Amino acid sequence: MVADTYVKICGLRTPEAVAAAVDAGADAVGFVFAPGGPRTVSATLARSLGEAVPAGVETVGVFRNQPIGEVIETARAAAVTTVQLHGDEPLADIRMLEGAGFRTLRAFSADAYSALPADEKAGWETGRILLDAVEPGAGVTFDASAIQAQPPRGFWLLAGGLTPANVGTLIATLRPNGVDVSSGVESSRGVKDIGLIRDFVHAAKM
Ligand SMILES: O=C(O)c1ccccc1N[C@@H]1O[C@H](COP(=O)(O)O)[C@@H](O)[C@H]1O
Repeated sequence: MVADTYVKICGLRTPEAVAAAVDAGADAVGFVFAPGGPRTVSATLARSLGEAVPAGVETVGVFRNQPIGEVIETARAAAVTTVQLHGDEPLADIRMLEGAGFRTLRAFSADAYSALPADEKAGWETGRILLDAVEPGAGVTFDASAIQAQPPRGFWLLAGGLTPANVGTLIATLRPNGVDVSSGVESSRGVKDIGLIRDFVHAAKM
């Protein structure tokens, strides 16, 4: 296993789930602001959930193809430390977010990332990236052979169909800096399971 794996638990909607993630040792908790999903929360709810999160743990707002002005306004209202862009957003949006004082994560489908020209990859790899399945938050794994052959050069997170049962093996095989999970710590879509959250963080940090 890889020591000090960064762990983000995403799609949190209750104080109990946030406390479980923090108590288990997660490095980040995620709140989904991309509209229309089972995990979508308001900035007001995220702000109140985030008040119980200690300073060393990142609070991440997740957005997908929303106008950058709206992203910044929502992230400020929610008082998150970090913005995750999970759509087709340009590098300029990452730069704007950095200028506004946020840490960032930019998500790609693993296939799309592997197909990027080297100079584009180099631009994204100056920041933190996240490699996921094509449909985010669906609990689906993907063929990671291209990533295994040519992993990103900077800090990167693995997501997509991770569970307490498979995360240890995937960390050992692909050696990401961290992992991000939503579906794999739920009892049903959008409903977090406290025991699975604990099991996932422990398995990822073993
Ligand atoms: O979880 C969502 O509903 C979501 C919606 C829009 C963009 C991203 C979303 N979640 C991200 O998906 C992965 C987790 O995937 P999985 O459910 O574990 O397979 C993670 O990066 C979330 O931030």
